[in-house]
Amino acid sequence: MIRLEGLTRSYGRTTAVDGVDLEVRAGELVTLVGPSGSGKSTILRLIAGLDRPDGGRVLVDGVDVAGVPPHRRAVAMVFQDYALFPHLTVHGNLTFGLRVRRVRRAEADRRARAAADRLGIGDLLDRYPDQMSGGQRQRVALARALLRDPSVYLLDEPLASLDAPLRFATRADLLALHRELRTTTVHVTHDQHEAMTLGDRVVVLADGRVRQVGPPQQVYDEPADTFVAGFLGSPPMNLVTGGGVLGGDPDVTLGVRPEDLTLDGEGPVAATLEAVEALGSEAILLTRCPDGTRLTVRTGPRPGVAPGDEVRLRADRLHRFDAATGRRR
Ligand SMILES: Nc1ncnc2c1ncn2[C@@H]1O[C@H](COP(=O)(O)OP(=O)(O)OP(=O)(O)O)[C@@H](O)[C@H]1O
Repeated sequence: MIRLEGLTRSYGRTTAVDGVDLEVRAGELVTLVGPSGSGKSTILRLIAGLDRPDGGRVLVDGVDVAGVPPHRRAVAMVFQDYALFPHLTVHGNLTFGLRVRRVRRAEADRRARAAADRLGIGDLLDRYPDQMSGGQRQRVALARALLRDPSVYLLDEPLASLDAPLRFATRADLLALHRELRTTTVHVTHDQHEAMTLGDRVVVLADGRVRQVGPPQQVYDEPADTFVAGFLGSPPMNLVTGGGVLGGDPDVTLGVRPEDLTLDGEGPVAATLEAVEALGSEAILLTRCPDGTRLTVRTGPRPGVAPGDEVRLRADRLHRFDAATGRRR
């Protein structure tokens, strides 16, 4: 459906996108995730045609779209900041594009109402953007994208400005919408929960390059390198290089996820408990080993230990990386 081949874009001395190859299949929802500045938005803009690559190609349905202007690309982009017309009501915002495309008034009204109902904003059609909450505005922006009936959705952090409960609810709505419509979607986020829960596959980016592509659980279970290992997962994976407390050889970096470390009186790793973060449903233990290595442990709630306690730990699942290159072994 969408194929990126050696896609490259620089701004001055910054290489925002650096030789990205990626295939998004028809009907798939792919999340692009990575730290700030890793090139996520630039990739979306290049697909949408809002920016031009310095090198490489964007193919949609096998056709190079280099010469195709944004409004002819059959893509609908939704931005974090909604980009609604402030002087138009919800109804006006929803029907504007349809009217431009010469859809008749009654038909435009009908479609706008249907899209608004689907996103739960059917009773807000007469409101102006400044009379609505961020979540409501975001739904208007999504409804407007829906009305374009595109072959591809490009979503740039559409949930970033929502508070946590609303983000959770809207994420579920997005997922339901995608299940129903099966429109090919590229969803940019720096929120790893969003990336993990929404994506059929996740693409992890750093410095304009693809570090790993795969189904979320696979990327989590088998990170391709220490960057991905540290980026996906909260708290991040513990990484110990060169035969430290986790054992192993000097040329290996060993990793263990906090949930794979267990308090065990017989465990081989001795540590001092420095802090306990009780999060209600779970607890995070911050420990320090005699050699100074810090290990983060995830346990159930009420772990029954307190700061200052000497504990022993067992590592149940180790990841091995090359100490020099960081690549998974
Ligand atoms: N129009 C521009 N002019 C100059 N530099 C730019 C421009 N657009 C992006 N960049 C630079 O390119 C790099 C990638 O930016 P991009 O916005 O794609 O990253 P991102 O991963 O989407 O980041 P964020 O999560 O912060 O939105 C950054 O270093 C950014 O400063």
